[in-house]
Amino acid sequence: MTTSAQGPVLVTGGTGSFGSTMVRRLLATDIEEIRILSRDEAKQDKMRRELADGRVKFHVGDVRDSRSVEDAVNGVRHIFHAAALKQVPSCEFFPQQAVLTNVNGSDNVIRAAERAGVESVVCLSTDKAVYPINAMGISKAMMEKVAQAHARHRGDDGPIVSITRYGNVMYSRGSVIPVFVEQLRTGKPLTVTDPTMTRFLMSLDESVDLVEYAFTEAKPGDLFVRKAPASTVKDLALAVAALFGVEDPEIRILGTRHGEKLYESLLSREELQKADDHGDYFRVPLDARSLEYELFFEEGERELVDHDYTSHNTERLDVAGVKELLLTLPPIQRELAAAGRSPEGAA
Ligand SMILES: O=c1ccn([C@@H]2O[C@H](COP(=O)(O)OP(=O)(O)O[C@H]3O[C@H](CO)[C@@H](O)[C@H](O)[C@H]3O)[C@@H](O)[C@H]2O)c(=O)[nH]1
Repeated sequence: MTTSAQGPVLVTGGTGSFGSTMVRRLLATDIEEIRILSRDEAKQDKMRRELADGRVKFHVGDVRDSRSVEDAVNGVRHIFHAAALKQVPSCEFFPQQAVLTNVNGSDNVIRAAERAGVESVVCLSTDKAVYPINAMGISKAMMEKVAQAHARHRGDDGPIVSITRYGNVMYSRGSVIPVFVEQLRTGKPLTVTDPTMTRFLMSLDESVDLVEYAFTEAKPGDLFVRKAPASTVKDLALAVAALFGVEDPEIRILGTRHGEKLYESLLSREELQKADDHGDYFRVPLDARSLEYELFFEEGERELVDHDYTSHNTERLDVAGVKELLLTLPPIQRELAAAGRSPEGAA
């Protein structure tokens, strides 16, 4: 991470799963100050005690409230904007709340960054923003549009505003893997929505890597995704069960929940068409044209792309592959140790 030499950094939503991992990584450098803007004073207090590091300054506030954003932004050089409403079902029931936090809140953060002369803002988005069908994804898609519009208007004069999109973070709070682990621990059947549903699988560290990559590589308005493998939910359930020594688990089929898709897309085919392949990452440059389309034409031709980049067509892991991946995750290693299973035995 090269942030260290470059002055104070703000992480919005800094007490969440991503935010706190990012903060810990930044603290491992010689960074001078990290500010956290978040709503939950109890989470801040817990984190303050855990970190016990005077370089971290906590701001209680809300991205919806532009004054609290301005106070937190004043004097920082870089922003990682992770604050969001991200639960699919709750946003389905309260979509207006998703608009206030994910769309208006992001606009507040970027505007404050522009006014305060901040150098870069990395905005975190999700695969659910691609061809969105649920309120969470729609609000994140709008956040992306707001970020790109700011980048287009300000060009090289404003902060470098960029976007990262990632898929499911394995073992994140409230996600399916901890649910399966708890069901196995208590001897309950595993609840599977649709056995054929697929999801990209990414670790928390890989999501932080992606954001760091955007931070170091972005030009205004760029969008980055990290390539990732995927599995079906059924194989994920079987892999978690096998790790805990259950070879033929009882599975209860729940059916698709509110706003869920059969598969997720990290890039639409239109984005894939103009994406640059950076090895582990794709970069999609901003469409910086104005509305005077006749002023623009492309020289040379790119190969026509006829597919999206989805959890159905990316590298597919089978049960053995998912098990191997899960074994690399520290929370799974801890769960196995607590259950008295060695990683070798579980594999
Ligand atoms: O009891 C359950 C719960 C979930 N699932 C399935 O497991 C997969 C993953 O579900 P979950 O871990 O709840 O993640 P998603 O609903 O895909 O959404 C998560 O991943 C997004 C990124 O794609 C984040 O933005 C969201 O906050 C986060 O909830 C999905 O196919 C679900 O249908 C089950 O089979 N059984």
